[in-house]
Amino acid sequence: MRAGLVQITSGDDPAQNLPVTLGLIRAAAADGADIVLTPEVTNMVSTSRQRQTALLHPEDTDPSLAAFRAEAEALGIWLSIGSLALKTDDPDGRFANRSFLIAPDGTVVARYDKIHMFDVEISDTESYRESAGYRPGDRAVMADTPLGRIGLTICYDLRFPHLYRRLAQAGAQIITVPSAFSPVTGAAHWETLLRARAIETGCFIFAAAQTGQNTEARATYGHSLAVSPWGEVLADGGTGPGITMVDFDLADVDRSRGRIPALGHDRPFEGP
Ligand SMILES: O=C(O)CNC(=O)[C@H](CS)NC(=O)CCC(=O)C(=O)O
Repeated sequence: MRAGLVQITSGDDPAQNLPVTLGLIRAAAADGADIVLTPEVTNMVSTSRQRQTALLHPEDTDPSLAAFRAEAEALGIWLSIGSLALKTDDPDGRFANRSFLIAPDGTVVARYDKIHMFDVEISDTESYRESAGYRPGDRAVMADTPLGRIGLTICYDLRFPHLYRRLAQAGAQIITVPSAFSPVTGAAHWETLLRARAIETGCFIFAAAQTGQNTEARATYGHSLAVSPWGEVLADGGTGPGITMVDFDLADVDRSRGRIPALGHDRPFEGP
């Protein structure tokens, strides 16, 4: 099985981001990908609520989602659209940060709203308040596909290991972590956290990432990563835009869990 990770620098104009993303999806398909994965907020990276309100759509009329569904069907591949920013019926006007798994016939087989919101102050000059603009989800999602059972997560979710354990114990063999990581925390934590989640769960981890200077106010870390269930980095997308291909064998999931069966060794305990 072959996966293609799409690494892009989405800006604040969805109409410009779409053709760039489609071009890389086609390149990965031409290179034999069975599944192509894109980063968090593939359609639009923006820090302006006003601009998002002007340019974003609800799921049922979103032109990016329609184009990705048509492209999956035209190419006959699986598509993991890491996430799209979408309008919702939220009374406070917050958007959804929603991941989609699209089958080769163009149908959406799974959708997941990011649960954990990135509300942090990294330094005096760098802070994020994702929950002001986005409405968090409240359910974990896994999909059974011919490529394996795929658990869906997004970016900051990566720091909540119980979500990953739950997905793995529910049968996930692959977990997606589409991201738009900050450059500072990316350098400090990205690879370590992804490898830890892979080792803890015995799952393949596929993490397509935003990279570079997305807008004047926002930059991202890049380094799209594919990690084996044993914790090896199989592929690293570096810092430029492009595709990173990785071949994987689902049998490695059982091989890894056979060597370290920790996933089945949970025990109840008390305190603190
Ligand atoms: O803002 C948007 O449009 C979409 N959301 C994001 O890009 C989010 C919130 S700012 N980014 C992250 O979760 C990065 C997490 C991270 O960097 C870490 O955990 O260290």
